[in-house]
Amino acid sequence: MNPTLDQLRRCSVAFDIGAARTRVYLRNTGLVVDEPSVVAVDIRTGALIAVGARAEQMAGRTPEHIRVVRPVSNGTIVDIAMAQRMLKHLLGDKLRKSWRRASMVRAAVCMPNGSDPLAQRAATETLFGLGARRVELVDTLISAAVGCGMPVEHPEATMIVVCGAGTTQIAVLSLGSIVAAETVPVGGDAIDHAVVQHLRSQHELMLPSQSVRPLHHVLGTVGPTLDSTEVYGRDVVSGLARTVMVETDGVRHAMRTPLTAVLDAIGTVLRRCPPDLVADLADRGIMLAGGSALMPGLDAMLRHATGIPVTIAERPDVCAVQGLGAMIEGRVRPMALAPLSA
Ligand SMILES: Nc1ncnc2c1ncn2[C@@H]1O[C@H](COP(=O)(O)OP(=O)(O)OP(=O)(O)O)[C@@H](O)[C@H]1O
Repeated sequence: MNPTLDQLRRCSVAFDIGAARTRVYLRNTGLVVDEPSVVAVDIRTGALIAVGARAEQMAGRTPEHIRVVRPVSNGTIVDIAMAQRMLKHLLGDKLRKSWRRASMVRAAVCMPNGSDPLAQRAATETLFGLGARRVELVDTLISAAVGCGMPVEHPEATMIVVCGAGTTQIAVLSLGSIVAAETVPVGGDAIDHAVVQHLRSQHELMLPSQSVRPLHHVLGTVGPTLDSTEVYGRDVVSGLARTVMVETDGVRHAMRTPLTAVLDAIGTVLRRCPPDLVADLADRGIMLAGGSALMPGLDAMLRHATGIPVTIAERPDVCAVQGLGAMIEGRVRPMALAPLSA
């Protein structure tokens, strides 16, 4: 894990294979794939019916013989064969063209911080199956920090929180390395699940997945409110469509419950850092990345709970693969500490 910049410069393609989305960056081309990590399969024949956005649209709407599969869970490839088929389809002949030009086919891939050897092996095997001869594994926290344009090589602390679909990774970086990091199995999906469960138990309402996002904004409100909001769904008992008025305080409380694990992990990371670095963070703040950084109110909630300024990355959802792309293109200043020449 964590190869040198020289090793990365020999790679022609960068992957970020997440639980929610798969992103691929080709050297000298840019982002060529940004699609949901979803495959629809005909279980009678084993044939692929759809991949990416089309397969995601089918979820929850398929006849019995079609199964919608997610080959990645919590940042780990859990079905290597399916992940390979998905990537082959998403890439088409883009990879073949690029790899025909390269003498030795090398790929770089983001791995969640603290991923175990089995997860690393699964990522490597998946890319070997696509034709790679060598695979470099890079910590997502480093590539996301680079992709956000953070000055990670400076002797000052920078804190990044990457909130994805299944996990949130938190790190303080200085001099190009991770000083302290934590990963918690809570991301946007757990927050959405908490809202769905709240409406089910408190209002006997089943919420369609597209109705969760409009409720996210309540996360950022501070202090108790008497506001309520109209929510449309299906009655749990009768199965009929109905609309209910929901107190925003209850929804906010439900969303914040899984996020306490993220706040605890931020506290743990700060406690493990030397005081000088923590002092830097009071000025520089936290950089929020990952797709869930787009959740309105998450930044305000973190700012309020930690007392540290929070900035959302410019393209929070793609910054990890963009950072890895910058590394394979050699657009990154050396980060490792090299000995001074005498
Ligand atoms: N505009 C938005 N508003 C709210 N949530 C969003 C928005 N866009 C994306 N998300 C959430 O971001 C999450 C996906 O983030 P991201 O693409 O970083 O995941 P991933 O890298 O595939 O996941 P992981 O890092 O856990 O493997 C999903 O939970 C999704 O609901």
